[in-house]
Amino acid sequence: MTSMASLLSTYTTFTAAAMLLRTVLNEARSLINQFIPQYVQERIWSKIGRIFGNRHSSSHVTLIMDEYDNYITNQFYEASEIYLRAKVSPSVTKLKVFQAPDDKNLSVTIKNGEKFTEVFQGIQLQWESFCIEKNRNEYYDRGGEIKSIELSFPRKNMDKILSSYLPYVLERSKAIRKENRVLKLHSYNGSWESTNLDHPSTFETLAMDSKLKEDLINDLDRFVKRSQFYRRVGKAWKRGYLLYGPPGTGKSSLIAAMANYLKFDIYDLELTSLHSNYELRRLLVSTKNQSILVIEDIDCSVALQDRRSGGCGQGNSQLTLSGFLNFIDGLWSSCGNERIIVFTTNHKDKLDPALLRPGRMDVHIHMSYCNPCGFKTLASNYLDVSNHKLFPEIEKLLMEVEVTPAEIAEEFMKSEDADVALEGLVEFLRRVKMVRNGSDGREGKEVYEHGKESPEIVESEKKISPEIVTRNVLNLQ
Ligand SMILES: Nc1ncnc2c1ncn2[C@@H]1O[C@H](COP(=O)(O)OP(=O)(O)OP(=O)(O)O)[C@@H](O)[C@H]1O
Ligand SMILES: [Mg+2]
Repeated sequence: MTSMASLLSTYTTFTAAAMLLRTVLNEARSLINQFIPQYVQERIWSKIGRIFGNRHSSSHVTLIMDEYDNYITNQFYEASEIYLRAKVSPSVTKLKVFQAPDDKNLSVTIKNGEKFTEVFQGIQLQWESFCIEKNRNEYYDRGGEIKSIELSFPRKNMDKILSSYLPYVLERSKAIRKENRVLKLHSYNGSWESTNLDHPSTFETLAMDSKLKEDLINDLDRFVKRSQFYRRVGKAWKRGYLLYGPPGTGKSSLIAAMANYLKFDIYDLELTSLHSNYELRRLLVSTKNQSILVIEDIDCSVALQDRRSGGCGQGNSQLTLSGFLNFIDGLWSSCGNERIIVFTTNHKDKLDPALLRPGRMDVHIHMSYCNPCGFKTLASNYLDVSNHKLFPEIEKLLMEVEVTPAEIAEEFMKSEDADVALEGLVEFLRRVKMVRNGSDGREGKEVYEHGKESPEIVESEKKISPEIVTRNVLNLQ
């Protein structure tokens, strides 16, 4: 009969042998990884797996995701890496922590050689990351590291992994990437120049009619979800917004809020800096998906309008309104996805009808003077008050005079003390009301600055912009 001691010693010998074998296998693996192409490796491992019954056995399948394949980035490697970054399981003992200079968030991911297990719909899965140091002039001449990630699971679950799990990993990684994305502001100056978009405006901080805000958010949500819809109906996946209203009502702030909400980059384009349709085509084609193309003060793109009406006669190379509009409707929009284009103007009535015709801009948003609802948003943001004894009076005054959110914000900046700031605002509103009531004889005229240097008075059925009126009053003093 076998004694306990001999059983133990047999077991110990067996364990030591198994450990030795594992070490040899690991060494062999690292050598193989260095010198043998991936597809050959797979065959070797499947053979070894069959012999030793490890996770490479025929009952399991391992999917190998290399970072590059012939210098082409493997998007699934990237997706898996991002997915794993968000995963920390009890089975992991070492984690890698990283924070890029621009990044707000820490990234924590499994370290090279670590395994991560998870269960998906009852299927046990194992992820493992590898990184092999390479010297230049070896098999690959890239030098540096070769990274890959492997995913192993029971062979019988192959269909489910391919049809459900991998798409799930892709979806998750897309969402994570979006959450952590550092937004860029690209400005055109012969070529696109980028800086980080660090604009604090969000839909929460934006003073805007609450129903309009809600409708706009729903519109954006619907837009980003509808890739299949756009494909089905044969429409380019893009959406155009025209924001119009007096200066200081939050048009630019709204664009920043949209970008922050969607996590889209902004491309800020000054049309007057362009010289030809060709240049326009080139710069538009070089913009990325999931972005907002912004053209501010479209009515001030005088050059564009002059050229259109004046017919400068330099053929297709000249930048024309029709060239521009063709781009919006045509080539550019069909080769990109998830594009938003925003025009802003202070004077909707001055826009070329071609820009306004139905179907050109999908949504027209009027950014208007501050109403009581917008005022409350600003009071809450700037002063952290949601109610105050002066609120009724201020709300009443706001129904009588037109002031921009920018002006109210400016008043609120004057004091951190809510009482003082709100009293200051009451004073300001009374002053504007007095001026509006005709003491300077300008009632019924709209006074706008068109361009910064040449103030211009435009007869219009609209009311006086109090911002300018106030400035005039101050100037007179
Ligand atoms: N609706 C708003 N909600 C919150 N803040 C606002 C709003 N409108 C204006 N502001 C404040 O006023 C400043 C100027 O506003 P903004 O640049 O967005 O106005 P605009 O409509 O783009 O003006 P312009 O027509 O001159 O370009 C903003 O930085 C912000 O502080
Ligand atoms: Mg603006």
